[in-house]
Order: sequence, then structure tokens, then C-alpha cells
Amino acid sequence: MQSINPLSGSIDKSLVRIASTPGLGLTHHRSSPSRLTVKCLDSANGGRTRHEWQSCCAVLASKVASQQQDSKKTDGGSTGVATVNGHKTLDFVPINGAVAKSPFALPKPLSISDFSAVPLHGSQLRVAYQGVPGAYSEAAAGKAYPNCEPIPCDQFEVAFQAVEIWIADRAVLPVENSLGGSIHRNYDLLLRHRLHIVGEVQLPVHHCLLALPGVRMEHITRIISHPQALSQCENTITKMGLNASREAVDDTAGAAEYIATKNLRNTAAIASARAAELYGLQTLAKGIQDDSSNVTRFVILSREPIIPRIDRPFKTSIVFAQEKGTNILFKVLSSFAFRNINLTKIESRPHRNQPIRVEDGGAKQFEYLFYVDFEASMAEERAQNALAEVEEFTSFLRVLGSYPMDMTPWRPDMEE
Ligand SMILES: O=C(O)C(=O)C[C@]1(C(=O)O)C=C[C@@H](O)C=C1
Repeated sequence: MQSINPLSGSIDKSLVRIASTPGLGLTHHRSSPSRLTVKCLDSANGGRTRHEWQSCCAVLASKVASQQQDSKKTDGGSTGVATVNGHKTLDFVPINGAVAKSPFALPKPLSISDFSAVPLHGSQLRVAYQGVPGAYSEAAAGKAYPNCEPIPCDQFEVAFQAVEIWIADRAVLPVENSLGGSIHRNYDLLLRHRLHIVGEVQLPVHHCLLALPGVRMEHITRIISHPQALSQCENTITKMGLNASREAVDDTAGAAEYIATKNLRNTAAIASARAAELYGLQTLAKGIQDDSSNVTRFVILSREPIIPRIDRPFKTSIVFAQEKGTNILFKVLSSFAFRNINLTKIESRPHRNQPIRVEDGGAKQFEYLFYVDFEASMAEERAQNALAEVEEFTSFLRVLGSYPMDMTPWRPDMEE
């Protein structure tokens, strides 16, 4: 027996959306308010091929399976696959009566194993982020697209892939933080994947120290969180004088969820106020980031680039590898300076395909890829000319995106 959506006892709307996807050839009906029956013709003439049917089943079944573990604690849900009059059917029956705000009721992050080739088309924009509900990345997705359907993913790479195979329409991923610096993994992934940057979001990040209700500061021997969050709170935690080890986990909200599900009374999480609410934790301390103006910058990724404009401030992100020669980096950067184009960021990463260059005489030099953000739109002639010149000094150049700058006025008291 398997079950879905233990919180509400109603059918998970994403299952209805998959079942309604045009072109998949699925039919579905609600046999009752809480039962969804999905049918698919398993024949060659007009029906789905075996492969397509298996893909549909894989997505639906993985959603169910990912929640099955958690909902074992409660009772009553079921999923069944059967062949009725030559049609394959899938029945989804959610269970009722789970406790509100139970962490078991929240959507599970996608994993690579959830993927199939099923394209989804809903009216709501689906935005992939890394982490579980309550993560700052989820808040960034909400800031970028207030009415979106956030799709939690268990890794950054999964968020990229979710967009590539149409499970999501956008991904929102952190690239840098004002205290912790760059999130290098995402710079590397930007290059490995072919998605386009279509926007940016700057999110003020206010961290809390969370623990189970009734736990006091002196009980804490371990603090868990995302490595960025641990580094953003390093000094404050040290000053608190806690005799606690610090351990990195995949995301801040995931740390809170872990404490709640494992009932850990000696462990605290660094996470958001929303994570405290979602996972039923109390706040031992708030505003524990080392600087009150702590901000994380996220990029918004899409399968298609947007058309650059000049009617509002735009930023363009590029990545390049320099040609052999002297002062190449200086020459590249001068191409922007001569045209009065402001650079907002430069980041270097090892050139993985060609990490070392051996010079005449045997000296070894590291080879880098340079990521540069500059304040201009690709619709501007000065930006086009600068890049034409940059191309002369580079063995590789890619425009990652030209997109509107996040101009939201910043206030230190802004909540995430
Ligand atoms: O763990 C989370 O909540 C995230 O959304 C990730 C992340 C990050 O990768 O930097 C996002 C914002 C904060 O800087 C801390 C963590």
C-alpha cells in the first residue's frame, strides 16, 4: 500500500497536472474527491507507446514512492496499477487526517532518479531550486516569481536538469553571498549546462538558530546547516560561546527538517524563520548572521534567453578562456573600461579541460576560466563592440545571459 499527500487528504495537484498534460494521451478522472484514476492506451494506434507510458508511470510512481516512506507512519493511502479492458490505469488515493504542519507532508526534493522524458505544461510557472521548503532558495524563487510553483530539488545539478527536460520552467540558484563569497559549484554548472541567465534576485538573508521546543542553549552540542550559512554566522556563533561542533548539510531548511524528524535534542540548525514554522522548531536566537546586511545573489535560468533591452538597467554575464600571450586579462578588461562599461564581478575557476599550461623552459602555469558580469545590455552597441574585441584575446567566449538587474531598494530590516 502506498500513499500520497498525507497533509490534506486531497489529490496532489501536480499529479492532476501530469495527467492533464496535452499530448501525453492520458485520460484521467476523479473517481471521488480523493481518488485520481489515470488511464493510458497501451497500443500503437493513437495510444502511448510502451516507453512513453513507462515514462509517465515513472514520474507518477516516483512522486508516490518518495512520499511512501514518510507516510508509513499514517494509514490508508494506496496506489495501484492495473490493466482494465486493455487500458493501463493508475489509481492514486491519498490518505486523510495527518497533522497540520507535519514535516512529512511537505513536497520531497526531486532526485535524478525522478526524471523521465515527460514534458509538463501548466499555467503556473514551475521554478526549481535546491533544498527543501523553507530554504532561502525557495524564498528567492518566490521573490522572482510570486505566483510560481516552487519545485524542490536535492542537488543544484538536479535543478539544472529539471529545466532542461521541462519538469520546471526556470531554476533559481545562488551564485554569491556578501559574507561567504562565491558558490563555485554553480559557476561550474553554468558552463556544463546550456541554460541561459534571464534574471537575478538579491535576497537579504537573516539566519536563526533553531532547536526542538523545550531545548535550551546549554543542551546544544552540534550545529548543522548549509556550509554558506555556517560561514555567514561563524563569528556570531563563536561569540555565543557554545561548546558545539559545526557540521555541513545540504541546505538550511533540510537541517531543520532533520532535527525535527530525528527528534535531536542536542542539535541546533541555522535556518530561516519560515523553516522554524514549517518544521515546528523554536528560535533560540535570531539575526545571527555576522553582518546585518547579509545578501545572497541568485541567478534565474531558463531554456531560452530573453531579448535584451535598453529601457532599464541590464547586466550581462560572460565566461571566457584567455588566449596565450602577455597581459591578456588586462586587455580583455580594458575592452570594457575603454567603453565606460562597469564590471560588477570577476571570478576565476580552474579550466578543467586544460588545467595546466607548460611554458617554454618547463614552467607550469594554471589555466583559468574567467566569469565576468558587466553593467550593460547586449542590445547596446558598446557591449557588442566590447565583446567583439574580447573575442580577439580569448580562445573561448560564451555569453551566459543578458538580463535585468535586481534594482529592489535594500533596507537592513528587510526579511527574507
Ligand atoms: O540552504 C539554503 O537555504 C539555500 O537556499 C542555499 C544558500 C546558499 O547556497 O548560499 C542560499 C542562501 C544562503 O546564502 C544560504 C544558503
